[in-house]
Amino acid sequence: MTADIAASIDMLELRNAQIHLRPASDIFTEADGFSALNSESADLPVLECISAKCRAVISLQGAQVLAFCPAAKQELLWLSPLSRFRPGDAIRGGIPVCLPWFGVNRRQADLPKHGLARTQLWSLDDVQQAPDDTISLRLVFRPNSEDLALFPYAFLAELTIELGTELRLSLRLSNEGQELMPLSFAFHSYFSVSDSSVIKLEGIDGREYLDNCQGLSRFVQSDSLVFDREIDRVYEAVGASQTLIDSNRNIEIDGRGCDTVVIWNPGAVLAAKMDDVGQYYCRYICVERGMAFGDELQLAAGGVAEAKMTLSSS
Ligand SMILES: O=P(O)(O)OC[C@H]1O[C@H](O)[C@H](O)[C@@H](O)[C@@H]1O
Repeated sequence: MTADIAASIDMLELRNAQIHLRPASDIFTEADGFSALNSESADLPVLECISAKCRAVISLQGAQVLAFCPAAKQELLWLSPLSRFRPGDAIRGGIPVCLPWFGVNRRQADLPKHGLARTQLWSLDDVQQAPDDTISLRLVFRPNSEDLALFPYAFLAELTIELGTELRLSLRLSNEGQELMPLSFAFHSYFSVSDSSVIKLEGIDGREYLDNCQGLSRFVQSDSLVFDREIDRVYEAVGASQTLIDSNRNIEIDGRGCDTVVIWNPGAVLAAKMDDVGQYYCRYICVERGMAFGDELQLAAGGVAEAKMTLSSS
């Protein structure tokens, strides 16, 4: 299929599957517990994909997966009931894709947090269906002239989202300019949990981390992590996989080319000051995978960085 499919389809019929282009507020309604904020504000276009393997919702703003539920299983991702679906506002939940930098820009702190791509529209330029009925959507983003005024590096971001019984994100970032390009990024996943205070996380024990609640000082993860207050930690050069252990299921987060692990939950005190989190802070844990801090890349002219993350539950 060819470029900008989203602009030309309301509905795409595939084998045992359908993809609908819909306004976010048609899907995340007050009846489903989403706040009235949605209907007051301008809306965002989302793709709802329903197949025999899963249901997923993807926002074209930010190429952000907002929901992913494998057939006969529970939803993996958390989307805040207080989310705003206003063009240009970050959506709280799902999997924001942070690039071409993660968090606060380390060279220029007044640049937008988490990069340029999460609050802008991406183009859907390909839809494929594999023989096993897994659906792949490819979305692309290139900085516009305003972006280039902030970050003067021409690049192309291509995100392939594979929707099967697992969710796989493959990100390819190409430096299309002539200069060495500083690059950090992350898949900033928000996982739906029964209660953050009962969650265990495997795969980071014994690791060194930077504590973002203590000026990025270095510590070693000696005990199990307990989510009983604000947690904001960066583990560099970890890679491999982590497992979120909830009372009734495990979520497996596997990644390649995304070696940094960031763990974040605001806790009650900070959440109370965040108008799109509030009392719901205990319903999610962020386990983010990317290349940031000590894993930041310097991409040569014409160079390419690739990262894959696969999420599954059992
Ligand atoms: O509020 P946001 O810009 O979406 O950022 C949400 C969070 O993202 C990451 O996890 C950072 O480590 C946190 O410091 C930050 O608070």
